[in-house]
Amino acid sequence: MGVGGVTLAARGRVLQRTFSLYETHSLKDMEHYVNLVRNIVPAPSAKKHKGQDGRIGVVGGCQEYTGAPYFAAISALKVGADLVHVFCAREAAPVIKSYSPELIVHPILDSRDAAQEVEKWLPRLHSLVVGPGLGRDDLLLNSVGGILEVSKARGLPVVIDADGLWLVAQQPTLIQGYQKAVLTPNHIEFSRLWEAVIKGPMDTKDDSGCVLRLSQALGNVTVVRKGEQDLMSDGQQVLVCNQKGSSRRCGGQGDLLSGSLGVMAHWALLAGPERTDSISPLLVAAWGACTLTRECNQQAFQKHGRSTTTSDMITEVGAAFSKLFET
Ligand SMILES: NC(=O)C1=CN([C@@H]2O[C@H](COP(=O)(O)OP(=O)(O)OC[C@H]3O[C@@H](n4cnc5c(N)ncnc54)[C@H](O)[C@@H]3O)[C@@H](O)[C@H]2O)[C@@H](O)CC1
Ligand SMILES: Nc1ncnc2c1ncn2[C@@H]1O[C@H](COP(=O)(O)OP(=O)(O)OP(=O)(O)O)[C@@H](O)[C@H]1O
Ligand SMILES: [Mg+2]
Repeated sequence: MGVGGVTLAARGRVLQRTFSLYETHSLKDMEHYVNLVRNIVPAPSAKKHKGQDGRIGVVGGCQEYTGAPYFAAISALKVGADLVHVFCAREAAPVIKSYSPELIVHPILDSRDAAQEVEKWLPRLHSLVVGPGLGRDDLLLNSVGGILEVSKARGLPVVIDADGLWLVAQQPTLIQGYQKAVLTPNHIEFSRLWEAVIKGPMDTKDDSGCVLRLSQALGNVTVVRKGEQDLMSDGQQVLVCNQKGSSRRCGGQGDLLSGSLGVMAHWALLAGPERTDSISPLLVAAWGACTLTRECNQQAFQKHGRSTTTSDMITEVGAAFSKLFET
């Protein structure tokens, strides 16, 4: 059983508490977090107009990777966003469009003025998911650096995943201190960020403490460390998600998570801290997206076993969301 050191900031004092990770995930905690997620989900209403429940942008998609931005974008829609835009490289656009008529696809990421092109759309967007299937071409990464700068200037929430994390590991200053950013590293991506930011050895016996420390070093940027259990921190608290998933680890599950988080981050910030008890809204959103992704994985695995793919998981989003979060 792993043991994690977790710091809680309370009334200006910082308290150090050490406990078993599994203890943090008692049924009572879980019920509490589920209720907090329910609190941020917008209520259905006949009075709403298109776009009100979320207009999300996904920045990613290049010659090699067209699946990842599609998975992220369609997941955001299926969780409940009204409109999703994908900003991708020219060659990726017809492919992504052909997967889905519901996505709005802009083939602009490899143009010279990509950051300005995306900036034109930012006033219409509620959050950005940056990185799924972006690739590591310098021209694209440079443009994405510019997109992050203009997004920060507008105070837009940004979920950064995959090759967006590669960029952040090269230039941590891009998101340093930006508290509307959420990073969603897998095992390797977390190590890369750790090397870039902490530059020292990682305590492999204290996964929870490492997430907390990385978040603090980045200036309280929310970090979601994916793995056998997902650990997430805003530099003050660490939440654990060990919702049952399955043993199936097909590629693309992280894209479902980042796309879902894109819309839930918007909902959480809109709801505000008074709806999420003493927990930061972005942590509640992160816990919700992790729980949903793992529930989709479990449901899909029950039907498809070892042939489960991310597309099968996406088919489960509606049922999984209702089971977990609909009142
Ligand atoms: N269908 C698609 O288009 C997909 C594209 N993808 C994209 O592929 C690009 C590269 O993503 P990668 O995730 O491969 O990143 P990296 O190229 O940094 O590779 C990470 C490597 O770490 C390995 N890894 C992951 N978890 C591990 C663990 N717990 N222990 C040991 N090794 C572990 C993975 O097998 C992977 O090869 C990104 O743009 C990503 O979005 C992926 O999202 C998967 C689906
Ligand atoms: N060992 C595991 N057991 C259960 N769930 C896991 C395990 N590893 C990862 N997951 C879940 O799978 C989801 C994606 O995490 P993963 O580490 O596969 O991301 P990724 O490598 O970025 O995926 P992608 O292939 O989309 O890039 C997360 O919700 C995480 O909770
Ligand atoms: Mg990934």
